[in-house]
Amino acid sequence: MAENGKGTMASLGLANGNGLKKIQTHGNGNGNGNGNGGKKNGNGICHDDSAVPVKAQTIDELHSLQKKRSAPTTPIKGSQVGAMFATLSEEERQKQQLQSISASLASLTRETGPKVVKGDPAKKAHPPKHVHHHPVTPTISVSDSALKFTHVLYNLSPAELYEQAVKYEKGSFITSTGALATLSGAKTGRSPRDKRVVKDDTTADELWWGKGSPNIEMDEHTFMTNRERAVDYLNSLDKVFVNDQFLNWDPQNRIKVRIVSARAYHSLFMHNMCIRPTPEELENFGTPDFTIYNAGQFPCNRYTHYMTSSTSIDINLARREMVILGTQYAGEMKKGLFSVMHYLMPKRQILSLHSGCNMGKDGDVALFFGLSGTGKTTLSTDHNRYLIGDDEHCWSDNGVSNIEGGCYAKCIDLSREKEPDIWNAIKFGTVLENVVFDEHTREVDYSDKSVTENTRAAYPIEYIPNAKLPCVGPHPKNVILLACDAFGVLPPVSKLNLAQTMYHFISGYTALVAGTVDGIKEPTATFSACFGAAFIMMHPTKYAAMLAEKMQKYGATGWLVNTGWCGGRYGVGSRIKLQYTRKIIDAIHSGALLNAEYKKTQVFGLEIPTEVEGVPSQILDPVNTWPNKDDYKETLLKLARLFKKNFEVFANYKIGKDNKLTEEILAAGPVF
Ligand SMILES: Nc1ncnc2c1ncn2[C@@H]1O[C@H](COP(=O)(O)OP(=O)(O)OP(=O)(O)O)[C@@H](O)[C@H]1O
Ligand SMILES: O=C([O-])CC(=O)C(=O)O
Ligand SMILES: [Ca+2]
Ligand SMILES: [Mn+2]
Repeated sequence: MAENGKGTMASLGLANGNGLKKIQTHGNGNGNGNGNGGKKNGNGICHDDSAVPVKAQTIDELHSLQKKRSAPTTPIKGSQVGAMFATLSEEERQKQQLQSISASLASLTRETGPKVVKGDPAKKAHPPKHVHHHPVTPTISVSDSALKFTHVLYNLSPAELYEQAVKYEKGSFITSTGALATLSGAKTGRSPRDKRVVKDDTTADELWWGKGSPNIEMDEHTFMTNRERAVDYLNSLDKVFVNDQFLNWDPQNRIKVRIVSARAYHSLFMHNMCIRPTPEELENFGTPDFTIYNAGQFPCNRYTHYMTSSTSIDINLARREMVILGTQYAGEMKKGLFSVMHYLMPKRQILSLHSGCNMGKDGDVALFFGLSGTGKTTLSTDHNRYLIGDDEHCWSDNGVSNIEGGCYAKCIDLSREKEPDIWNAIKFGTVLENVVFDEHTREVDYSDKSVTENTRAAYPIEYIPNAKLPCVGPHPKNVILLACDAFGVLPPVSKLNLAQTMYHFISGYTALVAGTVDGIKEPTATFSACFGAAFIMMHPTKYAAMLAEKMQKYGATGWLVNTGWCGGRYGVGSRIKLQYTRKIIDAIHSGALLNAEYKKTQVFGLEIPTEVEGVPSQILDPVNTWPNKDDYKETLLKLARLFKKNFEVFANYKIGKDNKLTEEILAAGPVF
């Protein structure tokens, strides 16, 4: 690739190393951009451009010369699918597409759906070419909403979405590196307490309900009430954005998703985060498998049954629909779809994982589990390895596949030096959420938390130079569990046996400290089963059993890596240097740690190496770094008690069919 790139540069006369174009002294006038704006002929004499007049009589004609028609509206030629659809005219295809979108947007209770028409309502010069009336004939009385048009902006390109955002959405700006800075509104993170799942005869049995479960029930009727509310809101707008895209790079298990939203920000976010269809795939998209209605800023009605706030994120698995009311935080769409995958995939014996994933030059794959902020994105984005994905994966009999087409990196305190690949991915096309920038230079200040600490960048995975495309890989060799332990008692790295891996996977521990200005706060432990309890749909032991089976079958090794505090607890020590964590991860990948010398820790019984290349040995056992050993022991026991207490609810469950493993897992926790 690189060779080709150079060849092309040379043939274009771009050969000088700094990428600047050489001034041509010969040739017949391919002289655009040669500095003086003029054009040289063979004699090197400059002529004025006006010698070749533009073929336009009016400004409008001139503008029309600027643009040519492109995919996805171009008819397919040559391909097999093309042959099948060859009888369909372009017009017919457009009509079918609109029919499908109109059906998505139809009210299910009123007399008729909206008239949908393609294109930007701002361009009113010509009457709409394709108008689609919803097929139901009005019977009783026609409401005003049925008389208006809803313009559909269908799978717009990033450039088109930038224009929409900058023109119509407050808080949208282009940053100095070309990213689109946006505001997500009042919500700058997900609202897990406002998530609802429809409980019907099927899901009542299949899903995990009750204490500890993320699934808070709602009934079908309430879902329909909220759906109607979202659809009515969307139809009341001049225009809506529609994205038709895919999830899961495994071609056999690809899911078609449609996202209907009110903001260009949402459309660009999903463009980046889901898998982008080729023009051919889009032509033949057909009916989506799952649809999101994102009404964003429009709230739910708090008088509606089951609603406890004006925000509601509702999933209906039977209808294959999700409704979002009262939050504009785009991560709800990403993680809502992830929840859906946590239902659909295990039904096909495929394990869905809240993990990052990368692959070495020799094809060795590593998974990185961990709760938010523990380092999945940071550590899977590794310049020496191929990135398969940073957050959501599937593990099937064929190996691993990324669910998404993009990455969602935390940006707080982002530095070019420590995370160069993420830094460089923040360019044209990337959505930057809730960052603060200089009003004149538009340079982003990544240390500024004025809007939120959860600042984020969403970019297509190919913005990372060594992304593995397609995003699939063989069976994992290493399973790395990340915990950010603000108590500072877990070792920076330990090797786990299978039972310990399962124990820590089911526990899903991390401890973070809420940002505070006034002094030191106690860290709070978070336990989130499967390192993502907010997104799983079935009981944690179901996923755990699948993970154990796969790790056993393919001989993967488990590791626990503490990316949190070192040298004492929060307020005394500091977060372990990213540089050291990277060295630890390198030693796991290379196999060096597998054969290192180990000793066992007290209480948690973790195997810790005595040496890791590039890491000061004394930090490998946290007891060394605490000046007061009693303090250390006390804190260690405190954490151990929290683990024990959290695990109580799982003590009565069997992991898969293996009684022996279940017992081993129960015994793999802290002993004190
Ligand atoms: N030793 C370390 N290891 C990993 N990350 C570190 C370390 N020290 C500091 N960090 C910072 O911690 C953050 C880790 O966030 P990251 O985006 O990787 O989380 P994540 O696990 O992907 O979470 P989410 O699921 O919310 O996307 C980054 O901002 C990174 O710079
Ligand atoms: O979903 C989000 O907002 C961010 C994320 O990746 C997580 O919390 O795991
Ligand atoms: Ca991440
Ligand atoms: Mn995540």
